[in-house]
Amino acid sequence: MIEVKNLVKRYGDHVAVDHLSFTVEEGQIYGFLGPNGAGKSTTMNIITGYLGFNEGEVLIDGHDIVEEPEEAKQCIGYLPEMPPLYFDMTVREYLAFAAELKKIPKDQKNEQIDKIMEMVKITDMENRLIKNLSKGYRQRVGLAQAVLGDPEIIILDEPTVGLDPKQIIEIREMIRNLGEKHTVILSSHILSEVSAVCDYVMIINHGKLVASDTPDNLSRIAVGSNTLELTVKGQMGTVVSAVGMIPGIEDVKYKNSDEKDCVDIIIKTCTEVDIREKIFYKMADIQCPILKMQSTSLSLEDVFLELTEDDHQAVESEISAASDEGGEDRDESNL
Ligand SMILES: Nc1ncnc2c1ncn2[C@@H]1O[C@H](COP(=O)(O)OP(=O)(O)OP(=O)(O)O)[C@@H](O)[C@H]1O
Repeated sequence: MIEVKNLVKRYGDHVAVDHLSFTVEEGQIYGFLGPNGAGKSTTMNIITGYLGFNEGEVLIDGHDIVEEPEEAKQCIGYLPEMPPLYFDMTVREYLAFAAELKKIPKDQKNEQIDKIMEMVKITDMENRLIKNLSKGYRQRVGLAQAVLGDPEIIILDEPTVGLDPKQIIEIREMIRNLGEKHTVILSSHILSEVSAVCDYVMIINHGKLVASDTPDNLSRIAVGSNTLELTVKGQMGTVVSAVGMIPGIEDVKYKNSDEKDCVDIIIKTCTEVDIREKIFYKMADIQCPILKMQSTSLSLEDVFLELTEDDHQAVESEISAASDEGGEDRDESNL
């Protein structure tokens, strides 16, 4: 189990991790999702003991990463964004070297290496120099190094970056298999990746946690919000006061349309509320013809994009409101 409490990491004046708190429970696959520069690598480097921090606390299986680094690190296998490979070693030489660093007893070393090479399907390459391997195979060697010693927790930083689609599918399959016996945390800036592999998703932006839930619940939140896009012919003031009288609207934005004498309106409602007829009759009342009315649902992709835009605060509260409403369905055990 990993507990991160109020973690802060500054690089000079820049706050890369901003009071981040989360808990990772045993035996699940967690996705750490966020755009480039969100603070994913920094957080992973802190959890794995590679990087210090300014404030907060990190406990790995109850061991404080600062006070008891050896005990804490023993629980973790780490594949950083740039796997620490030695290009002039063969695959087996490198894994033997990694086994020594991890203090795996000599009599268990070869057996463990054989087993792990089989697991990540690199046995055929055991005598090949790492510099002569493809990127996909190098990533598997990095993965083997992380799994060596059978740590409880495996942390993978952007494990599929730079791989071709076939290699991505293979690595994802390996991660799913790892999840059967280990707690896995992987970072990614690709939404489809985390929703395909992870039991739980933590979305991070500007070093802060902006949402965390199962992919299903996040999708449900996404589906729980509807957007209506309208173009109405009429004066801004008349349209604004008429729309303001329609019940069931959660959020509304107006702007002058590119079309002459028209107003563009974006209205958000929750899914149970369908206000299209009400809008139709209200606009007819004030004699403002509707030139366009289009209904769209937010996808999980949209939720991610909105959450990771600079003005994500509004959506954040929207998400927590929606989550509270659907509280009975939520799996809180992982929060
Ligand atoms: N050594 C450093 N010195 C100064 N700033 C840094 C350093 N390392 C990271 N940063 C900054 O901290 C922020 C978080 O970076 P981090 O690498 O953790 O993000 P990330 O989410 O992993 O992104 P990426 O997917 O691009 O690696 C970024 O703004 C980055 O520029």
